[in-house]
Amino acid sequence: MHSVMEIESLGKKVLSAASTWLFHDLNAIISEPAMIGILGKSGQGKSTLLRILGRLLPPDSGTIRLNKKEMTQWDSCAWRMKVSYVAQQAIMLPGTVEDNLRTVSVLHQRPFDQKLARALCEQLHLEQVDWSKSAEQLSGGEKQRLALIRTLLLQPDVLLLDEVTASLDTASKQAAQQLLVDLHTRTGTTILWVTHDLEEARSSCQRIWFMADHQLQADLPSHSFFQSPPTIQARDFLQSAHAHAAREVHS
Ligand SMILES: Nc1ncnc2c1ncn2[C@@H]1O[C@H](COP(=O)(O)OP(=O)(O)OP(=O)(O)O)[C@@H](O)[C@H]1O
Repeated sequence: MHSVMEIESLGKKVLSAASTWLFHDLNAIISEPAMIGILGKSGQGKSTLLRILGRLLPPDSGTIRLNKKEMTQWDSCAWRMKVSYVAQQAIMLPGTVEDNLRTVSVLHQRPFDQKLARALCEQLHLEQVDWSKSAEQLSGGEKQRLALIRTLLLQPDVLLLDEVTASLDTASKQAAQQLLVDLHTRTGTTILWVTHDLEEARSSCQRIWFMADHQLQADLPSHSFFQSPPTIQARDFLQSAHAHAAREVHS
């Protein structure tokens, strides 16, 4: 059977108290390319999970297999080319917008695909941005989109997104969501997407992972999770998120 990624008994301890688990015994199989929304209250370890999957942090227990091969059997650079993480706070590399766009090809000694870079900039409404401008001068939302494009140019098999649309205005957010759904449909890129925007998860993702009580409490098709949240924590989480969204609308 084909398998994109298998996560087995994965655990991470809380830094400050080495005997306490942030999460433990996390098991999941991604047997075919998918878009998976990762939901849960703040502090459940969603970002930490993504960083472990992206090999930016070591787990304290368990294993991860990519294409049936254990993480430890992979060269870390080869892993990061296939499984790429886009952080919540976009980090710009020193230099211009173009320097940032070219990073991937420089790092991995590949030709720079200028046509693809231009097309991605256009899709994310960055076509007006001057590539010779210092990347540090971009707005927060522009930096976030540039960081996403930089990673997309790597064309990873698995894309790890950490609240990448949180700092975007509505139009840019919708453009990013559309681009990611199209990317998944066109190329079969698997996308693991941490978001606090339930509508984003519902409309873009086929599957939901819900983290609570130091565990992956649910791994369900998106419609099942939203229609029949499987645990008390999931019900409470959806209720409080809906109440928060309603307050935002009326404020
Ligand atoms: N390297 C690490 N090892 C263990 N715990 C960490 C590490 N880095 C951060 N933490 C802690 O893990 C906890 C969960 O953080 P994390 O950012 O993963 O949660 P989250 O579910 O993504 O939260 P949010 O939704 O607020 O972004 C925090 O208390 C954080 O201090």
